[in-house]
Amino acid sequence: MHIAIVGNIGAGKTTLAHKLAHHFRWEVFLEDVDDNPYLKDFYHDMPRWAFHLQVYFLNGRFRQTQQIKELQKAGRGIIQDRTIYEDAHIFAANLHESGLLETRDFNNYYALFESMISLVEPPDLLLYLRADLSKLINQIEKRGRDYENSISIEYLKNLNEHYEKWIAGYNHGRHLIVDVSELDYVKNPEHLGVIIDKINGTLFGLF
Ligand SMILES: Nc1ncnc2c1ncn2[C@@H]1O[C@H](COP(=O)(O)OP(=O)(O)O)[C@@H](O)[C@H]1O
Ligand SMILES: Nc1ncnc2c1ncn2[C@H]1C[C@H](O)[C@@H](COP(=O)(O)O)O1
Repeated sequence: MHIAIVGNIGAGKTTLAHKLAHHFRWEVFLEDVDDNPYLKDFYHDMPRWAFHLQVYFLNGRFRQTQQIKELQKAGRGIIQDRTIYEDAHIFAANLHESGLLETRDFNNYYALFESMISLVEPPDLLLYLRADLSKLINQIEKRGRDYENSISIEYLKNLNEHYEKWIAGYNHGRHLIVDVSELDYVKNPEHLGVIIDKINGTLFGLF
């Protein structure tokens, strides 16, 4: 079983991934953020580093999908924090549309993505954490990564719009949308229970 958690920056993916992995006793696959050699520079100068960052994320995410495939073959359960789909359909697409990633670079990147995607198996369940802008801003501040101070409301808003468009057309399998704007599964175990019930209902026909 493979559940992938998707959602905007600060939506609560990593926090939920840990909680679900603990609950189901499954393996958790996180993003490479702290060791990412481009992320800090990208936030200082997006046009300069957008292409480098996208190729870095794409490669990391692709390698992760191959590791997940192997673990699944071995019968292990997996919770994945963010997917390769989001890199291309949300982040790269948004950078291109915002004029921060040149068309020739986007086309080059997208051709690479298309070559890879045929080897990627979609998750058994894709869980989209929808969050309003105030929730995202609040949680990005709470997390306190200094280089994320420069993230603008406009950037988050554009990403949210891309997420909504993308999830409406998602056709790779089962998916669930959970609005986490009013949920606090850090402090409130009942809120976590609501999400777990929805997952059990969708995956195992329980509840
Ligand atoms: N539903 C929630 N309610 C309250 N705080 C949350 C919630 N989800 C995450 N947080 C907090 O918000 C911050 C960002 O969460 P994180 O899981 O890192 O988001 P993401 O991985 O989506 O970027 C963390 O400090 C986390 O403890
Ligand atoms: N593909 C990406 N392009 C640009 N930025 C990205 C991409 N994937 C992740 N990020 C950024 C957003 C955050 O600053 C960090 C970690 O993501 P998070 O949603 O906080 O887990 O990386």
